[in-house]
Amino acid sequence: MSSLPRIATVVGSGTMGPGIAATLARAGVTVRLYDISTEAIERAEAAYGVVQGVLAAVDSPSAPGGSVTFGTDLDASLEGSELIIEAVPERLDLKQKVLADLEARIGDEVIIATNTSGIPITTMGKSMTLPGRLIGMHWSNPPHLIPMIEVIPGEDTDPALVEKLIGIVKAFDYVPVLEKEIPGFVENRVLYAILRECMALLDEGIVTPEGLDACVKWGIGYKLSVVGPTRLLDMAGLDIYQAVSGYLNKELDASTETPKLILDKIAEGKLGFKSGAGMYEYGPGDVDAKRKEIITGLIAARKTLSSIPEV
Ligand SMILES: NC(=O)c1ccc[n+]([C@@H]2O[C@H](COP(=O)([O-])OP(=O)(O)OC[C@H]3O[C@@H](n4cnc5c(N)ncnc54)[C@H](O)[C@@H]3O)[C@@H](O)[C@H]2O)c1
Ligand SMILES: Cc1ncc(CO)c(C(=O)O)c1O
Repeated sequence: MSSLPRIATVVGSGTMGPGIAATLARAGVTVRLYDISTEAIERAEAAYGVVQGVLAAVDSPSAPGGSVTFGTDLDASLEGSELIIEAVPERLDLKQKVLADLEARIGDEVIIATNTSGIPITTMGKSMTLPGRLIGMHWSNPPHLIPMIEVIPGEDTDPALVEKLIGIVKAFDYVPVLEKEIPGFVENRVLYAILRECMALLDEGIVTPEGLDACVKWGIGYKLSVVGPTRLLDMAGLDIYQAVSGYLNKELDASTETPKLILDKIAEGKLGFKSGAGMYEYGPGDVDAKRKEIITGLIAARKTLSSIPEV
């Protein structure tokens, strides 16, 4: 029997919701995508069409029977649902309110998974009557293309739920990574360690943004997409790591605040693709073109990476 739920509800249809919903639907799940905002639901319906095309392009396994419906009626969206995935904005107060509200509307057997990027699950569960049913399920963006999900139990999470969620993730052909609870979880801790050093290098004028992107993409990203950091150490030699880390670790940026470079950009209204300028400037049509290039690149890279052995 499949470990997948028959019906699932995704709460929050912003950047992440449509891709999450589409991935589950393609595996055969009946998915209800809910948002508090009508505009968000309209955008999500348009995004879903694009995401379906991407899933077909990566030849993601397709099971019959799945579907996504869109709505702003919460009770209708929760009807019969066995798994709820919370994907509302990353604010503890909002998430706690949403979780308490969801719980008041569902049966005790329903699982709630949160897509938080790093808020501790135990803290989020403090607003709940049954925190044992809450578990972290951190998808990576874009969720329909990155086939890895961090699974994070909180202190109160029912241990049986951990195995159940791992089974669900495997059933739609994603790689589950079980982690102990820690702020930021593993993926974002590693990413933010990289980004902190990158921002310091830019701030100090050591390299241009174009140079930084080329260096990290080819020197680090390309290699790490084939061999993970642990095996990379075996490839490089632990003695080499000892020699380099001995003089380099103390030189690395250790600041604890958001870099001034970023704060200055934000003060100018430069937020990235969403505002038409960010680390780079974009002319008319450039953002759409870049988005397309990124998706095309991710599709090609995923196909290639899926066809080579795990090393
Ligand atoms: N964007 C990313 O790259 C990314 C990656 C991994 C995890 N996440 C996490 O996923 C979650 C969602 O992120 P996002 O980028 O999709 O956010 P988003 O802001 O794009 O979308 C959130 C959606 O939630 C809706 N919403 C707000 N209050 C709601 C409520 N009470 N009930 C239902 N819907 C409500 C909003 O209208 C919006 O459409 C966050 O916890 C975020 O940290 C984001
Ligand atoms: C910079 C950055 N911050 C947070 C997230 C979401 O967890 C991501 C992402 O791509 O998933 C990101 O790039």
